[in-house]
Amino acid sequence: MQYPNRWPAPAKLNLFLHINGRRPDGYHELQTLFQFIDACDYLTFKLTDAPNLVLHSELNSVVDPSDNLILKAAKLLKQHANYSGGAEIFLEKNLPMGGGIGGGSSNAATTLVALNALWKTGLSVDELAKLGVKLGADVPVFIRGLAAFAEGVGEQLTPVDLPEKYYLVITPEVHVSTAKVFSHPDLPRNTPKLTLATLMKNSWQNDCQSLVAEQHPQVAKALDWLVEYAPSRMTGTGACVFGEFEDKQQALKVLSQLPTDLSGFVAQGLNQSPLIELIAKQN
Ligand SMILES: C[C@](O)(CO)[C@H](O)COP(=O)(O)OP(=O)(O)OC[C@H]1O[C@@H](n2ccc(N)nc2=O)[C@H](O)[C@@H]1O
Ligand SMILES: Nc1ncnc2c1ncn2[C@@H]1O[C@H](COP(=O)(O)OP(=O)(O)OP(=O)(O)O)[C@@H](O)[C@H]1O
Repeated sequence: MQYPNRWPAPAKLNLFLHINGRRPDGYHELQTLFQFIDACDYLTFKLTDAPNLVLHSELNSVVDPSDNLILKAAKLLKQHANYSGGAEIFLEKNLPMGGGIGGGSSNAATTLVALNALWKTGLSVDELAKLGVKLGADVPVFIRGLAAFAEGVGEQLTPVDLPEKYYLVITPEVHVSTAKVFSHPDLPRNTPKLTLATLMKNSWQNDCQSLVAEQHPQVAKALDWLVEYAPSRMTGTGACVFGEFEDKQQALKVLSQLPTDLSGFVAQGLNQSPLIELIAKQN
């Protein structure tokens, strides 16, 4: 089978994020709507007979390679499948980190999907998703590659077909810790669970947004500015915020008016991730 050289790891947006409660293990019950966007990191894999797993990335100076979700994912698959060889992995990092657009989780998912194909370890998508959730609550949706309504801690996924709108994503230069947001005493945790049909009709909100905007003035500033142009919210636990547009030109026009102390990009919503499209083409 002819696999590509570069494997995409797309970002996601949480179009809404409701927190319904806290479990005894500290994790939160939530309801959220995931859609991918066509902004991606890219990974390249070189297979080796030697068992070592090596990551080449500018990120190595910021994140210790042993903490990098890419190497954690590769190690997990290698151990699970009892694979004898190794890999050199090259990462092109384009996505902002700690922004709530899931770059790390997506990198982990792409590593699992790509190495499972290249190493011919033969795990099913269900098995890969089960491995992936050990690395993070957001990893399974990237492995399955379909826009989805998520429940539980984010791992119970129902695929959904959504309008593939354009988003202006603002990337405030702050790193928000997901663990800190979820452990904050003032985080609202009591949004009632609703059916998907009801949620689709209601207006969409992010239950982490007020807390994160209070703590990070740049997030508040980005939201205050963007909401004048389009329906806007935060994604995940922040710091990125996004405005929805029907029309790409309109989104680009607003981007061109962004105050100089803010930065961002325009991307299109995708119901199927570029990673899964690529796998489907091979089969
Ligand atoms: C907020 C979201 O981004 C929405 O997509 C995700 O639920 C977070 O997913 P993630 O980054 O893959 O999260 P993980 O790496 O599993 O967890 C990071 C931290 O967030 C908290 N966490 C995460 C998911 C969840 N349902 N409840 C939680 O309380 C936990 O304290 C955990 O220590
Ligand atoms: N390959 C990776 N890419 C980015 N971050 C990584 C990676 N591996 C480990 N990390 C760690 O994970 C942290 C969060 O990264 P990430 O970019 O996934 O945040 P996020 O977009 O807020 O994620 P989420 O929406 O899933 O909470 C980083 O600050 C970094 O320390």
